[in-house]
Amino acid sequence: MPEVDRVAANRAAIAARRARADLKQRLRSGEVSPLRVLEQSLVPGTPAATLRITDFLLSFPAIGATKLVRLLETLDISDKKRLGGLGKLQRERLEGFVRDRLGAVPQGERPPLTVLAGPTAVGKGTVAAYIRDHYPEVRLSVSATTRPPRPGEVEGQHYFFVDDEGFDRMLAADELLEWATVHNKYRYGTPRGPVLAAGEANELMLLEIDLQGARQVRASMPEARLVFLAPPSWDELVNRLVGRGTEDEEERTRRLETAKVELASAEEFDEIIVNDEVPRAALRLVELMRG
Ligand SMILES: Nc1nc2c(ncn2[C@@H]2O[C@H](COP(=O)(O)OP(=O)(O)O)[C@@H](O)[C@H]2O)c(=O)[nH]1
Ligand SMILES: Nc1ncnc2c1ncn2[C@@H]1O[C@H](COP(=O)(O)OP(=O)(O)O)[C@@H](O)[C@H]1O
Repeated sequence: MPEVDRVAANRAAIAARRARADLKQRLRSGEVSPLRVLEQSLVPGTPAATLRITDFLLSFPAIGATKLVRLLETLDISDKKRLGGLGKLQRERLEGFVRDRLGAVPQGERPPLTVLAGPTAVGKGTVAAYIRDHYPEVRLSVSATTRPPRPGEVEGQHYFFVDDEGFDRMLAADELLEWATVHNKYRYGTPRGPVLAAGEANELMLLEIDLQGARQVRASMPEARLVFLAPPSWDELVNRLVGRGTEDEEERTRRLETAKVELASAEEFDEIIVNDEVPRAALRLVELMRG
């Protein structure tokens, strides 16, 4: 290729990349609707047509790397595809997915975030995990913690694992919406950015945090909905704590003392859900969130 043409081609490629980056940004900020982008992508050569399916899907606040893989499998679309290169059926499935998501989250009707709290071992983690696996429209906040990872826990999926200095830095930079020392041991906090982003995009956002954190959220975001997860009975709560087998006798006694105080705080919450069966409790919570 003559030098002049090569320079022109380079320039065009750079301009196209810029246009795509700009489109991604506008998608993420909600400035342009994903449906509009899909429509534009029918026109060959447009930034929308050359946008990667992965970038398109990742622009939805509730979709991260893990969900992306599952979603592409469901839609039967290769991660190499660009929007302009989708087959007819792929495009239909993708459009259906986008419409479902937009339909599931009508603008401005619900509180921007829901906090799930409750006593130790009531099943907060279990219900939150069930929601993560079964209700992809709900985005779960990933907390930062100074607790070391347990086997099988994934950085950025279960928690952001940081040391004490890292946590101090986040506090100094005002990056946490709330934080608390839980069970007198480790510090846990909710990164502010994703909560705000979800609010702006009107995504359903769930925070599974302790009671101290729930109170801080109430103070700083009075419009948040606070849900208390309650055990069917005191004996069942003790059974769950013992059955989980993650604490020794002394720690269990200490946690149960705290649990008594926490149960008494249920009335501070907007809603109480009894965690009798996990799928039922999860469904009730999601229905509340959907409004
Ligand atoms: N305040 C606050 N509490 C959190 C946060 N993330 C988790 N927690 C609470 O920390 C506690 C301990 O969680 P975890 O270390 O996963 O242990 P486990 O729940 O005892 O299995 C639970 O009560 C969580 O609700 C957070 O970002 N802020
Ligand atoms: N609805 C339920 N019925 C029976 N067992 C449950 C239920 N929900 C949770 N569990 C069990 O109770 C224990 C504590 O649950 P977990 O989610 O760790 O509690 P939390 O996060 O509130 O401390 C776990 O062993 C879990 O499998």
